[in-house]
Amino acid sequence: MITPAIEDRPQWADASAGQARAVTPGALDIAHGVILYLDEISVSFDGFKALNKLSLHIDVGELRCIIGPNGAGKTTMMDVITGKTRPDSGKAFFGQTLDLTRLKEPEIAHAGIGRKFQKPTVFEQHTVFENLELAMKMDKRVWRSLFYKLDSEARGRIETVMEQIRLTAQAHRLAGLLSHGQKQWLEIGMLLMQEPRLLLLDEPVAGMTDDETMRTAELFVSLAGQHSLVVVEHDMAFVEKLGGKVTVLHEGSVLAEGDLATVQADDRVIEVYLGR
Ligand SMILES: Nc1ncnc2c1ncn2[C@@H]1O[C@H](COP(=O)(O)OP(=O)(O)OP(=O)(O)O)[C@@H](O)[C@H]1O
Repeated sequence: MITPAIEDRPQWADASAGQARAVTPGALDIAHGVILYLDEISVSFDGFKALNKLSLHIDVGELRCIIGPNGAGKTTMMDVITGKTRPDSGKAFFGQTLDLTRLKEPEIAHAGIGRKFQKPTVFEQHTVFENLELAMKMDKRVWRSLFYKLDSEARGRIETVMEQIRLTAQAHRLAGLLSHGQKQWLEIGMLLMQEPRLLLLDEPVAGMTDDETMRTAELFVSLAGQHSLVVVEHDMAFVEKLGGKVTVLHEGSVLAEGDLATVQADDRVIEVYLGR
């Protein structure tokens, strides 16, 4: 088995690292309809404020796009949510009760936050089906039942995910032979095998063809509702196709929020993107 370099490992891999499990999936309190709260989060690097009292919340089942110029703090925000970066101040909660600033990265992944980095990291020497199977086996919750053979429930889950990511026809193709877009979908499928409540997707359509980009938008729209999605993206045609609420970050805080047409007509947003 080829193991991606540690730096590039997707979060589902870390979720299986065998670390202490302080969090039980399903224990998430979303009674108020909010899955993620960030409240006045600040992060400084050598005195420079990458996040400056950033506050936002994501509703259960929402599909949210985060846009903003280079250096606005988008990646840093994702890093705070996944526990990779600790804020200097502010609160970050998953549901009502899980304090993300106190949990370790594997605990956060296990609690139901999946992150997809820009570069696809799939096991190229394995088939699509095997990649999804491996992603599920990495999840210790189902390890025992999968140790000897794949039971029919697990097989059914893999088949459902293959349909969602439109790779059923490629089930027995080696992942290394897939197009860039198909590799991205496969990695999203690997995240889905872990049944995340919240998916964080960092520039998911970078390098995709126009057709792949539009299919990815359809996939995300279909995942919303059952999952909550936070998508960082620069491609405005894609953001428009997603159709959800858009948050514009600038200098580490929220500059504007609303549907794409509204934020694009906002003078402050125009100035930030075009004014310098
Ligand atoms: N580890 C770090 N050390 C020092 N500075 C950092 C670090 N991480 C981020 N920064 C700085 O913080 C600011 C915000 O960076 P961040 O990567 O979050 O922005 P971004 O909105 O994701 O930008 P991009 O669209 O270019 O990816 C930038 O000025 C960046 O140089």
